[in-house]
Amino acid sequence: MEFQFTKIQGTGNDFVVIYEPSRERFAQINKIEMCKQICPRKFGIGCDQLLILHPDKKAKETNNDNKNSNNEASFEMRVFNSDGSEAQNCGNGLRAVGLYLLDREKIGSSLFSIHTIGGTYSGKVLSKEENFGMIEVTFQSPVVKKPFHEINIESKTFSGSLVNIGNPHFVIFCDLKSVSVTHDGPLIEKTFDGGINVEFAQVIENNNNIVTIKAFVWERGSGETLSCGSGASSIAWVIFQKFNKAKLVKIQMKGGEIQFRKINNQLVMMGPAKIIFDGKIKIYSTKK
Ligand SMILES: N[C@@H](CCC[C@H](N)C(=O)O)C(=O)O
Repeated sequence: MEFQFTKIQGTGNDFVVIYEPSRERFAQINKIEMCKQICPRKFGIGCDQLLILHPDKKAKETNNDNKNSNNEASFEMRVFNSDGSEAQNCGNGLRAVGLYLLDREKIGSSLFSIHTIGGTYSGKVLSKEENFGMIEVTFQSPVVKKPFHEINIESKTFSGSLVNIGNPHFVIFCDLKSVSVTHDGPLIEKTFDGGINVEFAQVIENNNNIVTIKAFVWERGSGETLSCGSGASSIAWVIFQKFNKAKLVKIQMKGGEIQFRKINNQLVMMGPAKIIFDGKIKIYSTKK
């Protein structure tokens, strides 16, 4: 079965995006096999996550132009990690598909709305120049599930907050020099049933109500990535609870910076996305 795809990255977290109008067609595909063919960097196209976009079912049933009641073009995004596991959300992916939808003229204006398993998010493409854009996405209600969680592994103590922003995160505040993302990340992840995304974060500046954080990321199902949008959002949300004067939170990760504001208990993420190339791939296994 053949699919057109577009490779897109957001602060170095890279995606293969497939727009598939037919859910029935996509249902015939073995998702684990599909990820095995697409995600590996030496044996496939190479990406951290595979994102599948469908037109939103409900919006399509009520009108033809796919718009929801806020007049935003509405879509469904499914997120598959490189190991084939399905995730509930993807922050960088939301920005990436926003750019894609505008670039491919699947939305008339810059507004879009995306359903994921973890929730529905509204977004806006703030600016776009050729294949590059700045995109804003609003998270309605991130939840700090446990403000203080501590674990001990190999005589090291890791403490921080458990956050759910559609998908689960453990935000650990630490001295970044003391951690090894690829060693500590998977060990920490394994202490949670169903795994968790792990963010190692350090406040590097707190000035004039602007808090700047440096962070490293270990993603459930994909390993170390250069950036994680839902992870950065989780860190920002914890920071807004801790520093109630904070107006802007900047999260700097290996692949770039994402900025956050808190508006009426909503978290607004702003960051870049860039389209890299397009292609066509034949997926060989359709067995479920
Ligand atoms: N890179 C993503 C998160 C992708 C899913 C995550 N690994 C999970 O399993 O929950 C982001 O930008 O948020």
